[in-house]
Amino acid sequence: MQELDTHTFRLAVAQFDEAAEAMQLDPALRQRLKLPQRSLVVSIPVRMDDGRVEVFTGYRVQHDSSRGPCKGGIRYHPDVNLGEVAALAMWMTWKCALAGLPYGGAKGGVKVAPKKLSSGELQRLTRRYAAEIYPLIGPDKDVPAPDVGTDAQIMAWFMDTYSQQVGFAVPGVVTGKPLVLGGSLGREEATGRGVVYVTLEALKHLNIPIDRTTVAIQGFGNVGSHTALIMQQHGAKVVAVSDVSGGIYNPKGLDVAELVRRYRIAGTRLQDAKLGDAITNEELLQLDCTVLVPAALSEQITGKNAHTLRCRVLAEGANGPTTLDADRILGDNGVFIIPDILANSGGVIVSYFEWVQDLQRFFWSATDIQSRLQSIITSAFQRTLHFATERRTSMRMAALMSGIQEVAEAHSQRGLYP
Ligand SMILES: NC(=O)C1=CN([C@@H]2O[C@H](COP(=O)(O)OP(=O)(O)OC[C@H]3O[C@@H](n4cnc5c(N)ncnc54)[C@H](O)[C@@H]3O)[C@@H](O)[C@H]2O)C=CC1
Ligand SMILES: O=C(O)CCC(=O)C(=O)O
Repeated sequence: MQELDTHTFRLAVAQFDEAAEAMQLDPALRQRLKLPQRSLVVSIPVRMDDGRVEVFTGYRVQHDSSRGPCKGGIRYHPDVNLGEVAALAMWMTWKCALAGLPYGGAKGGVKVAPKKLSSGELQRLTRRYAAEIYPLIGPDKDVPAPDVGTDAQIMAWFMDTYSQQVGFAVPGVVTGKPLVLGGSLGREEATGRGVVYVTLEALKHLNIPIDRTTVAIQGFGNVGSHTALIMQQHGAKVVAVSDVSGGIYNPKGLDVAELVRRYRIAGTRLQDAKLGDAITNEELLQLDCTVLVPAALSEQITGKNAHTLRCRVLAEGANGPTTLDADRILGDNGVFIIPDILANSGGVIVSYFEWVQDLQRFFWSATDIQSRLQSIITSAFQRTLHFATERRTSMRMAALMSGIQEVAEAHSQRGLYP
């Protein structure tokens, strides 16, 4: 399929191929899992505030549903395309399987710059997108959630549109909703919290004390800002953060809570917050630090810049931030990689908790959620580390092979190719 042939999709397939080859995966299953199970492309006409109608393109891709309903976020970004959404959907399949969640993988997206739209335009766009992908979604079929450029408000509009179609409130159709609509305590910060839990495990494994740990974070949205806050709460020193327009650096440690107040709440630019010196995103990646957390877009660490990284641990908050040639360079340089499908799985793990709570109409405490998240993600980390050590492979290949093995087993038990 030519439309799928983008660099992000090629990265996801190349990772899959390397893992499938090492596992000697059944050739028919290998062919099947290289492509999505279903892809829907939709046109989204939106009445803009100036009276014009603009037509946006949206996608929902389901990569594999052998283990349960599909699950995965919705991205609003001007570079969204079918190949990227398909790659993200494939990574969701392995991520859910690795964490042992009863889900398949999916992802959605709309090619749009959300910050350029008014709140009314964003609501109309979201409602029309939800209506167009309605045939694919539902609590037993496919359950979206937030990703880049989307948030709890967008999930609320999405849930409302779906509920209007069926005639009653269906909280379980999306996760990452506001609490009042059946959202879960702890979902907002779950991905960042999960990044911190697996990083703590990696530091323990490497014998690095948390109070001697410095952290640099690329991306200061949902994942990046919560990772920064929770890292600091655990005693690490966060020395640099960035967003699309650049970053700030303070070797003594940033006051993250104050930064969040000025940046996320008051809307001050990072560089204008006066809490550190301005640096570029490229400089941030090259900082001498214990832990580097890419928490923005994919393919930020490539064959071109991997040799300049000076971190000891790379904790991938973003999906697909590292290319395969970069992986090899980082491996040779002794960087311990916590791969995306493990490092950022805290989001979908707490989304799973939200869905379960919605289906049961019974809600859990924040303490329950944190301890269950920590238990699931820590055990996934330890299993991956054990697999990597035993099979003498990288953490990325260990995570992929474990996830793919679960999916292969589901296909085999279901007898999908009689
Ligand atoms: N939100 C979630 O629960 C989950 C998100 N992820 C992944 O984490 C990453 C970030 O997602 P969110 O924080 O939700 O998105 P977000 O939209 O809240 O934040 C994205 C951040 O990245 C920054 N950014 C964008 N382009 C950049 C660039 N070229 N260089 C540096 N910074 C850049 C933006 O300015 C913003 O600070 C994505 O890769 C996403 O797929 C993964 C698992 C769950
Ligand atoms: O919370 C979810 O269901 C999915 C989050 C997501 O899109 C991701 O893990 O990349």
